[in-house]
Amino acid sequence: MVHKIVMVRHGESTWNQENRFCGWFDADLSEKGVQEAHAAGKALKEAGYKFDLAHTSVLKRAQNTLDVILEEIAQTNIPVEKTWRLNERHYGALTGLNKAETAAKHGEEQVKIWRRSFDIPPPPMEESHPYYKIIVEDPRYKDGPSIAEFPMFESLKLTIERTLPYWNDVIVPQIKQGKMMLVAAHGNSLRGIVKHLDQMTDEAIMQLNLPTGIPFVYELDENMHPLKSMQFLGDEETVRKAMEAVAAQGKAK
Ligand SMILES: O=C(OP(=O)(O)O)[C@H](O)COP(=O)(O)O
Repeated sequence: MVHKIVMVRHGESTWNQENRFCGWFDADLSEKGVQEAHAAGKALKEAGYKFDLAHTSVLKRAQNTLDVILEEIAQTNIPVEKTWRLNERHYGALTGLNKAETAAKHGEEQVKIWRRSFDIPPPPMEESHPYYKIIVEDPRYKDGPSIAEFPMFESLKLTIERTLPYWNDVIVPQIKQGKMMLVAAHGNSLRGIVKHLDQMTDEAIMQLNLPTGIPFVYELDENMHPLKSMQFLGDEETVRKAMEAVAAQGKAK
């Protein structure tokens, strides 16, 4: 039996627009991001997708993208499960900084390592960081992560370690029950899932930049091995340019 799952990185956020490292900061969608979410919904509608349920993070840029998509496809009444395990990777001390300014200060190579290396994390978010309290004391985290597992920084490796239990224990059993689902999440939490599904090497995943607001489909066999990987619902040229633009965010101006 062939299973299908659709994933989407949220539409552009205000902090994507300002080219700032966002991580666990709860940025809104920009106007362009809302438009991207509408376009994603229209593409899914045109392709005839019907979902049984959806998963998203506890961050509003992912949730609002999902809401707009579900409105576009007139499926607002499906169950939506929200979890911090699908949150963006925690960008530590980099949270809030402009990527181009950070590249000018520390070098583009260092910024690429912070953004895309598999296991080198950004510097930790100290208690004195302007967004520390806003994130740590946010009531949305009262049921988890616990203080002990609350991240102060995450590499992609650490992100995968907290995302995969949700993938394996919640999403995979639902896929195997034949549920059709949509996952609306983030650039790096989704890169983690993609790395896992496609068994990409630590080097190969460095080159993958996910565009905002363009849904992609996986077809999986009963062992969750991809029969078709990452089929974007968008034309190739648009997707390629959007991926290149994400990669270029780390260049010094
Ligand atoms: O919060 C972020 O990701 P998101 O916009 O997918 O939630 C990051 O700032 C993305 O940055 P990156 O592409 O430099 O890893």
